[in-house]
Amino acid sequence: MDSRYDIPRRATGGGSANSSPALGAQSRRRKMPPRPADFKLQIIIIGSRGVGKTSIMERFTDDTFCEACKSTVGVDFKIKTVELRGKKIRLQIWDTAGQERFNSITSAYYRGAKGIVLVYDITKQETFEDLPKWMKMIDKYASEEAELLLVGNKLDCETDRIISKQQGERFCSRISGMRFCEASAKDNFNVDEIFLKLVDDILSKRFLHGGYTQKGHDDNLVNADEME
Ligand SMILES: Nc1nc2c(ncn2[C@@H]2O[C@H](COP(=O)(O)OP(=O)(O)OP(=O)(O)O)[C@@H](O)[C@H]2O)c(=O)[nH]1
Repeated sequence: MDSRYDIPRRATGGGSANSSPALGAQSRRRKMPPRPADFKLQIIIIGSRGVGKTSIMERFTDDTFCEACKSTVGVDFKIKTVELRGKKIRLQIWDTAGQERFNSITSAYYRGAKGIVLVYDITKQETFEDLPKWMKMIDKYASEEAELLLVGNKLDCETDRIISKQQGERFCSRISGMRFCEASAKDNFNVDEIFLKLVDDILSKRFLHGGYTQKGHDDNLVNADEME
């Protein structure tokens, strides 16, 4: 592997419609506000232009795919709540512009992220060659605690593949704590897994380091104030 890739990484009830007398109570229950989230987490998606960052986010949050979406300007975000380990987690997902001219804007969003999804396009050599540049951005701007996931997107374009799965795995193995997967936003392959795995890793780390289990209360990973 090219020495450019030797990038140092710091340590790393609903009721049925019957005439039961309980129906009134059920409909009253339905009007109750939803249980608030136990945790709030920020995840950022980075990577070169056109690799599919917006598509991955939108597939996950809205289950949609756009064949010709506009390039992101600066940053955008979407919210999705997931349940994991019996906890409700409100994810704020930041989608960043891949164009270098927005780096000064996007870099401000790295610090608060507990999870970082770094994406390349398996059909575009240059997006893979750009990875060390993105790792430098992570090292410079992100928290040392952030969980990292490398994603080779556009797996549906197997016939146009330029970057092998082994190349992705090899790059990833050089970075402490980083995980790897291939996905397709278009075919909805491995997209939920990207986010659920990342959140699970973030929560595991929290448990391991004596997060709320030892304290015995729900200690938000991110303050509500930081979310809006
Ligand atoms: N075949 C295929 N095309 C995809 C996939 N994901 C995204 N695309 C296409 O790739 C193009 C770029 O997708 P975007 O999601 O806008 O990429 P981006 O990384 O957000 O781009 P920037 O905002 O410019 O940084 C669009 O035409 C998408 O339809 C995928 O999994 N498979």
